[in-house]
Amino acid sequence: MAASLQISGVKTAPSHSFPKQTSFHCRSAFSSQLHFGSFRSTDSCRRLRHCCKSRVFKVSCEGGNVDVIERNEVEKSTLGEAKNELTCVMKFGGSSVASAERMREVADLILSFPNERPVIVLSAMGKTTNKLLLAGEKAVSCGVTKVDTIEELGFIKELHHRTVDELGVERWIVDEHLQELEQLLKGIAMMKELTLRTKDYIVSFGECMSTRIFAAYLDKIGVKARQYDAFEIGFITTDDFTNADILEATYTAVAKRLDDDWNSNPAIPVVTGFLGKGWRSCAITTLGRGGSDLTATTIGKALGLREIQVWKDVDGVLTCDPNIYSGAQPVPYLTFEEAAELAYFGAQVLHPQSMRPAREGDIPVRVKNSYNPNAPGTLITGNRDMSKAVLTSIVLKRNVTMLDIVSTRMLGQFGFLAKVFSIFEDLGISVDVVATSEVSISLTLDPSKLWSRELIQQELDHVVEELEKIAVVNLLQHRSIISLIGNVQRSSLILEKAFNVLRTNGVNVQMISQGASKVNISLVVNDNEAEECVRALHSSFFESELPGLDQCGSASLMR
Ligand SMILES: Nc1ncnc2c1ncn2[C@@H]1O[C@H](COP(=O)(O)OP(=O)(O)O)[C@@H](O)[C@H]1O
Ligand SMILES: N[C@@H](CC(=O)OP(=O)(O)O)C(=O)O
Repeated sequence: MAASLQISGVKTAPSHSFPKQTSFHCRSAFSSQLHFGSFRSTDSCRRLRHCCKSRVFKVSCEGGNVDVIERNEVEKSTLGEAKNELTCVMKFGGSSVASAERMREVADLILSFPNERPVIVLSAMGKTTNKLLLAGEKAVSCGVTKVDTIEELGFIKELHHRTVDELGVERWIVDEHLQELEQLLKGIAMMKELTLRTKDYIVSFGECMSTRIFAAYLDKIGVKARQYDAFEIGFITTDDFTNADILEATYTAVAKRLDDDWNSNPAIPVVTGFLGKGWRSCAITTLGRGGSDLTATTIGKALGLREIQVWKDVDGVLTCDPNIYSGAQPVPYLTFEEAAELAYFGAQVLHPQSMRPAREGDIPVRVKNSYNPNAPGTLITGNRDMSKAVLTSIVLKRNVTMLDIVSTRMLGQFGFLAKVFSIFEDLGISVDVVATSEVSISLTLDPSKLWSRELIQQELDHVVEELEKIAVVNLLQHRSIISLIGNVQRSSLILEKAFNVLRTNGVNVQMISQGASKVNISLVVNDNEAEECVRALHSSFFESELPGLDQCGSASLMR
């Protein structure tokens, strides 16, 4: 039987026929580089579209004949059986799977979408990750014989045993992991040290257990499921333990594994969020706190799925952190750019890197509330109507260090800026917000990202020492960045309003920066006045008569 590939092309024939099982390789017509690996005639049209989208491709048929397809987008394609392929990713965070009851509700929620064949990504149950880290820290100093008395270990054992019992699945599903965890804590107690590598190993038990329990429960209620450890199915990362980056090879490896398994024996994949495998060390790595969002978007891009859903405990991305102001409202629509900026500048709701795969694959991301599935949530896409948008969200990042660096004029302006940034590069320190004049630079650093707690002061002293070779340096700690995310095309209106509020509240802004991204204005204020500022700004932008929140997106987002 011949599988056919139909392409509504601009310059080429609309239809090509290839024998089933033929392999095709996508090559860019410009660079002849292999893009996204290859696809087979038995692959779904989804995968083909993903391979070819928005590019001009040569499609070469393995075994000789070469067809050249010049087309910016493959509009319609049919390869082999395209029915019943995986459709979307559904990621559930720790709060969504915190107990047996929550797991049951999540299973019901998944089943309430009978037309979806989702890849499920899960975080560890509730606060398990924090408890695992605490247990590791306690093990360093408690002595080998006392490991079994560590309170957090007891809590984790009890939570996971209670959950399997209440769900009616077998205890052995988690017992092996719980025993291994205790052994690991004994090893830490013996060595009296907890390296970053070991921290990643410890926290991995959380996701490894939650996914095993959930997959077993789905099986028990008659939904065929298959558990996967991300580090076993191709999530290849850098070896930056506790904050690893996903490497490009991940996409093809993960797609191949999940697609192959699905095609040979369909079962809902249940994948551990947050985890990967270091490409050199081959050890378990983690993607930074909240990294399961990134796992979800990576799978979405790898498989070219229709949609990525991240299910949280709030009604979507909100106008500000609800812990600062409980009247925060859901934001109906965001662009990838706005969401990335919001996450980068501290909104805990999304992992800072998670928008990148979604943007690259142009796959919509929905942020939904697993406690309130009927709430429309937030839809994040490449573009949205910005005509009515002024401010979208206010984000607060606390405990930031600010540096005022004034040149001693030993170097010209160009040399001065270059030298300052080379010092940060050499020290491996990332800079968040920058404002410059001809002879001075003000910038903020985010210590939590790069330094272990004990090293912060030592590292900061070192930075200042280096900078003082060329400048007068003023180190200002306990500052906060308030980021105004929105339509910076209307920056004058935003600034006028914001400064009005701040002046009325007697707040002195110490630095201001408008990002080149055009979605973010950052203001630096003292830590102790920051929360009050956010509340006042929120009230002015979102609760007054004047337009604030983009009102054009109140329609229901989900079926
Ligand atoms: N702008 C914001 N919008 C929504 N939630 C926010 C925002 N800023 C902070 N949060 C916090 O983020 C939490 C959701 O993120 P997270 O804890 O990572 O969820 P999960 O563990 O379910 O993935 C919310 O409970 C809320 O307290
Ligand atoms: N369990 C990890 C990873 C994660 O993404 O969690 P959550 O989805 O609950 O934020 C953490 O706590 O960081």
